[in-house]
Amino acid sequence: MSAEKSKIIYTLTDEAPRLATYSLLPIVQSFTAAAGIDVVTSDISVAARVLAEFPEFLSDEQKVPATLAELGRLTLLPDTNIIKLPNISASVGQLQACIKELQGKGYAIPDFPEDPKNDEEKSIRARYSKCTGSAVNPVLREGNSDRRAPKAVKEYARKNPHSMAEWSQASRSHVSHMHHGDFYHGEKSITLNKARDVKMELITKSGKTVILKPKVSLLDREVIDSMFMSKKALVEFYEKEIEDAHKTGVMFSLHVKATMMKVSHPIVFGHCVKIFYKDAFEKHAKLFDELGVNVNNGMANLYDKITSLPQSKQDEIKRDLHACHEHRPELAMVDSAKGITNFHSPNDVIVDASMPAMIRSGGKMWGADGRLKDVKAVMPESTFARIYQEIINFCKWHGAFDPKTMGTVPNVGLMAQQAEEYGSHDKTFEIAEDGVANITDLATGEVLLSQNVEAGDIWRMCQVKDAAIRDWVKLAVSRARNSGMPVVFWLDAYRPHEAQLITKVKMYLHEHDTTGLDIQIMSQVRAMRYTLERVIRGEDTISATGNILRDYLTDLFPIMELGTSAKMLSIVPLMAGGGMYETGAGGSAPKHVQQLVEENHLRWDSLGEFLALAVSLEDLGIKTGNDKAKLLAKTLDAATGKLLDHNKGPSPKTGQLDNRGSHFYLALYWAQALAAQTEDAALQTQFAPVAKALTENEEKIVAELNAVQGHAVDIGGYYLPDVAKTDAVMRPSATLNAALKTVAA
Ligand SMILES: NC(=O)C1=CN([C@@H]2O[C@H](COP(=O)(O)OP(=O)(O)OC[C@H]3O[C@@H](n4cnc5c(N)ncnc54)[C@H](OP(=O)(O)O)[C@@H]3O)[C@@H](O)[C@H]2O)C=CC1
Ligand SMILES: O=C(O)CCC(=O)C(=O)O
Ligand SMILES: [Mg+2]
Repeated sequence: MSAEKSKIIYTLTDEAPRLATYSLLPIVQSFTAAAGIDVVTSDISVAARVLAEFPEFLSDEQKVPATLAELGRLTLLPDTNIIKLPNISASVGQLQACIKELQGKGYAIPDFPEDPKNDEEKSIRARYSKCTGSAVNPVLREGNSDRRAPKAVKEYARKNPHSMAEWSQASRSHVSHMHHGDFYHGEKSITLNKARDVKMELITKSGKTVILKPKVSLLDREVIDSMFMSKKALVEFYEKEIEDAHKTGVMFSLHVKATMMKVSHPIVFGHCVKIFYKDAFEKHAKLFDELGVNVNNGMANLYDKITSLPQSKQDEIKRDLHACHEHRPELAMVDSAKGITNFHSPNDVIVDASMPAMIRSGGKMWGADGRLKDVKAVMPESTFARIYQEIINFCKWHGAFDPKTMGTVPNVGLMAQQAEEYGSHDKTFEIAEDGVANITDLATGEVLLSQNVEAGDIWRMCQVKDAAIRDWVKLAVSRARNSGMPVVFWLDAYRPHEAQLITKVKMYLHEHDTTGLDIQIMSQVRAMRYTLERVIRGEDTISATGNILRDYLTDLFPIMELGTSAKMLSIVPLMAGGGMYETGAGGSAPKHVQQLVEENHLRWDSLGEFLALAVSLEDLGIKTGNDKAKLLAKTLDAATGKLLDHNKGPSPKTGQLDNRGSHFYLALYWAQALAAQTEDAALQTQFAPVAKALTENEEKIVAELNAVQGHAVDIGGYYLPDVAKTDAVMRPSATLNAALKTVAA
């Protein structure tokens, strides 16, 4: 590939990162052009994905290309270089809001059929389902995951420690999970001895055969699992835990991942809401049924549905719901000022972010009175819930972690090719009738895995490909070698799936020279304890984990160490040879959008984007022999370091430096570094004028950027903001905009 044709794909996503992109991308594009690199965009926002799904409803001018599918295809090519920002994994409620906004803007897309009545509605719903939940990441993640805090970032956190609330040994906070009947307890797992096509079928007690999934093509040596969550056991568990919280006077909170686990977790969430408000749900069962109330989408759905009823009936329902609170525990709040509880929407409390936030707050969450309180954190699936109990135990005993001295815990995660639970959505089913759930070889009729299930149980099949496991082990070894840190594989020999992985890990470790490396395998609970004992002694430990723990740990440790996972470097070396550079490990920060719209202050920290861009440029430089790209990467890293040293990250407070101001400083320091270097005279000449203009106008630019704050602004939409309006809001400094144009061609 010639230097002229070099391309980096920068994704356009949603919410805060999308807004930040309006300000950052013009800076990036003007700098990278100097090295012959085109930074092109790819819109994978919810709105773009919805529009791409329904071209026949749109005029020619309104049609948009299927960018996500195209990007997915590119991940399979060796030259691909993608910078992927976090995007919304939409709940049904968010999808409906997005549809409404698009319809209001003249896009005649169909309504979302909540309760599809005919084939056409069923097909529309199925198409919309492709846009809900975690629809983007699994398509793009054709590689395993390497997430870590770069040295400069860790040093910054040590020098500028974020606040950590104290832990008391008397804290009553704890984790509650199921002890039987959940996915962990009945799991079965095998490694295939040849490639096979299988089907997933239910043989009902009444003798019917229901094909749930007609065909899944499996590769030789692939690991597959069959597991189910018993509805009966789940409901009993909720009854017991709600009662326990009420009796012992501790606040109740539910932590699931309804975004990523888009089929199973909304169901798990819905059962909890129905048990909590059991009396009201029993009394109004028929009416709720007629109205199509579905609290798998949260209490917001119920409140929305009852608005069609006469006022007196609405009041009666609300009274009955309130009455339930008398014999129920206090509920943790998402927004106590607005009265929004943990049950409002299934994606308000997302376990990977919510549990670290709780642990950072000394094991507390917000109560209805706006106070922080101890809490029973309910996570029905026991498979990974135990790691949180272990860290809570540790904090009760040792106190809060100290960001000034604690070690770091990078992660190497098994993620490629839709590994494990995070790739199971199309193979997850709510069972309609009691029976036997089989995974059966299509050619031979041989039943590979079989489970006895009952109506209401959630049954799923997970897969992980041998090539993905082999690549994961290789990545762990190379990270151990390059960092000098020990690696712990968090694998539980008592769990059938992980027992299969242990065999493979041991086998693939033999393919590498591991002399002098410290590589161990431990169950999750032991691994957590071992890692934490090292963490408090300032020692570093790489966690090598499966896909869910990759997600959980890469929020948990960064939030303890750095105050946020936004400051992580997140690399996905694509198995086909390309690279995807994710930014941070956190979400799309809906609260930040609210602050921008109300006060014109964006507190999103784009550090993750800066870090990702530097590795993306470096990789491109190496692969295409483009020395200018390498120099851009080196100077960008220097600029990021300087930005941290000078504390030019965004402040959360309106009126102070925000995301836009932080981008200005990046541009200033980057231009100065390029103008000062002597490796490439042409680049030096090109950047001298912009470095001068930015340096001379520092005060003026910062004043222009801060002066606009404090008032509400209109960006013309939430899911599809107006480009011109948002551009004006996000680029308010005429002096900065003019200076950027001085990068000589
Ligand atoms: N890779 C991806 O595409 C990911 C997408 N998501 C999606 O994002 C949405 C929201 O997820 P949720 O888990 O609630 O997380 P949030 O986006 O709400 O993040 C949690 C909190 O972390 C802080 N934070 C995260 N990133 C930054 C940043 N760059 N700069 C400053 N602060 C930051 C903010 O704290 P504060 O409010 O105190 O400033 C924020 O409220 C969901 O739709 C989820 O699916 C989630 C994770 C990864
Ligand atoms: O895709 C998603 O919904 C979120 C992914 C996530 O949380 C992560 O990868 O850390
Ligand atoms: Mg996550």
